[in-house]
Amino acid sequence: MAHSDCTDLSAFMEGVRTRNPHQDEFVQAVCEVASDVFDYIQGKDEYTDHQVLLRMSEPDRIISFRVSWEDDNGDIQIERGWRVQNNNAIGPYKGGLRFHPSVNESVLKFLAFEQTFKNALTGLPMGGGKGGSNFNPKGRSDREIMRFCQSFMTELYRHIGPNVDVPAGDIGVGSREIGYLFGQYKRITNEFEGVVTGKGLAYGGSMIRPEATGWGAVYFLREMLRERDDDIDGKTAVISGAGNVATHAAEKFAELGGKVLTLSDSDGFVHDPDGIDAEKIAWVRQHTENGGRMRAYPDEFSSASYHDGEAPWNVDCDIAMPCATQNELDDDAAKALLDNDVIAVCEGANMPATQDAAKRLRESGIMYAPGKAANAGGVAVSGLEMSQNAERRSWEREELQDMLCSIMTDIHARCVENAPDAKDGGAIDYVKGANVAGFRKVAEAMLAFGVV
Ligand SMILES: NC(=O)C1=CN([C@@H]2O[C@H](COP(=O)(O)OP(=O)(O)OC[C@H]3O[C@@H](n4cnc5c(N)ncnc54)[C@H](O)[C@@H]3O)[C@@H](O)[C@H]2O)C=CC1
Ligand SMILES: O=C(O)CCC(=O)C(=O)O
Repeated sequence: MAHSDCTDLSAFMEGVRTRNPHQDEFVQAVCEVASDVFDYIQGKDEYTDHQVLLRMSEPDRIISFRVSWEDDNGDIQIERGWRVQNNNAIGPYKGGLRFHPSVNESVLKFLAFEQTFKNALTGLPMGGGKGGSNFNPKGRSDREIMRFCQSFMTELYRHIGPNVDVPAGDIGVGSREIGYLFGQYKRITNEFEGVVTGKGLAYGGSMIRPEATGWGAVYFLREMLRERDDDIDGKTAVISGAGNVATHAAEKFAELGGKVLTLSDSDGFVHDPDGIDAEKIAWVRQHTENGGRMRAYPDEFSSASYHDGEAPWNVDCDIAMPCATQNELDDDAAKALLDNDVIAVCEGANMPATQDAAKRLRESGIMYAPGKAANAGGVAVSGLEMSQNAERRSWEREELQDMLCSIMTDIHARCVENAPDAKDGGAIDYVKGANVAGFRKVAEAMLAFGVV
C-alpha cells in the first residue's frame, strides 16, 4: 500500500474500494470518515508516516462461522455467524450483535468501523466490534430462538471475554436473546463474568441500558437545540422504527414536551396527528415484542392512519429521528424534510442516511447529528455495565441517568470542539466534529503502540 494512500483522498478511497469489493456499506462508512479526517491529518507526519487511517480501515480480524440448529419440525437449519473485531486500541472490542436476514460481512464491517469512533467519543475505554448472523428471527418460536442463540454462542464464546470482546444487542437481539447467549457462555466456560452487556437486572445487568440509546439521542438533540437557545418543548418529531431505539427516543421526546407524529416498521408507517404518547408507546412495545406489526396501530388508536410501503419522511415536522436501519433515509427523503423546513435531523440508527442524503443535510444549514455521536448513549451505558460488573456492584437508576446525561453533553461538546468554526452563525458540522474527535482519540493510542 503506497504512502500516497494517506496523502491523496481519491487514491486512498480507490484502495479501500479495491480491497473491499462488493462491500458498499463499509466503503460508504470509511469514505465519510476519511473525507473528514484527511484535512486534519495533512501536514501531521506522525499520522501519515504510520499510515494510521489506513490501518484503522482494516479490521483487526473477522471471525466467520457456521451456526447449525434444529427448528421445531426437527429440521436442521444452517446460518452464518460473524464477529468483526475492528480495533482495540483504547479498550476491549465492544459492540452489538445483529440477527437479521440482511446481515453480511459488509454491513458488520461498517457497523464495527463506526462503533470504533462512537466508543471513542463516549470517553470510556472501549474498542470497536460488531457481530451477528443472517438468521431471521421473524416468526420463530421462543424455543427456536433459544436453540439458535445457544448454537451461535457455542462458537462465539472462544473469541470473547470481559477484557477481550464484549458483545451486546442490536437489531433482532434484545433482552431475551442476551439471556440465552449469556446463559450458554456461562454453561460452557463455568465463568460468571461481564462478557456481554444488556443483561437482565437479575444477573448483572444495568439499570437504564434498554432506555439509553433512545434517551441519549434525545439528550444529544436537546444539546444541539440549546446551542441555538431553543428546546424540545412544543416541537413535532417524525421517528422511524418501532424497536428499542425508536420507542425510547419517542418516550423521552414526548416527556420533554414534544409531540411524536410517526413510528414505522419495514412494512410502512403510522401517522398519529394527536401525538404518540407514553401510553401509546407502551402498547407499541408490547405489540411488537409479541411479533405484531405497525399496521395494527389504527385499530387501537383511531386518530392515526397507516401508510403501507412508505417511510415517514414526507410528514411535516420540526425534527426527524431515523431510528430503524442503515440507508433508510435517501436523497428524496432529505429533500422532502428540507422542503418542510425541518430544523434538525438526529440519527438514532447507525448510518441511516445515504451518502447523497447526508451530503444534502450537511450542506443545508440545519442541525444534523450523525449516529456515531447521537446514538452513543447505549454503548456508554454498556460501558457503565462493564464497570459495575467488574466492581461487583450496581448503581442506582438516578445515578446512571445523570451519568448518561453528562456523557451525552460531553459528546456534544467534543463534536463542537472538533468541528470547524461555523461560518456566519451557520450550522455546526457535527459529522466532521464527531469523526475528527473519534479519530484523534484512537490515533493517539495507536501511535503509542508503534506499528502493529
Ligand atoms: N439497541 C441499541 O442499543 C442500539 C441500536 N442502534 C441502532 O439503532 C437502529 C435500531 O436498532 P434497535 O432499535 O436496537 O433494533 P430493534 O430490532 O429493536 O428495532 C428495529 C426496528 O427497525 C425496523 N426496521 C428494520 N428494518 C427496517 C427497514 N428496512 N425499514 C424500516 N424499518 C425497519 C424494525 O421493524 C424495528 O421496528 C439500528 O440501526 C441499530 O444499529 C444504535 C446504537 C445502539
Ligand atoms: O451496547 C453495546 O455494546 C453496543 C451498542 C451498539 O451496537 C451500537 O452502539 O451500535
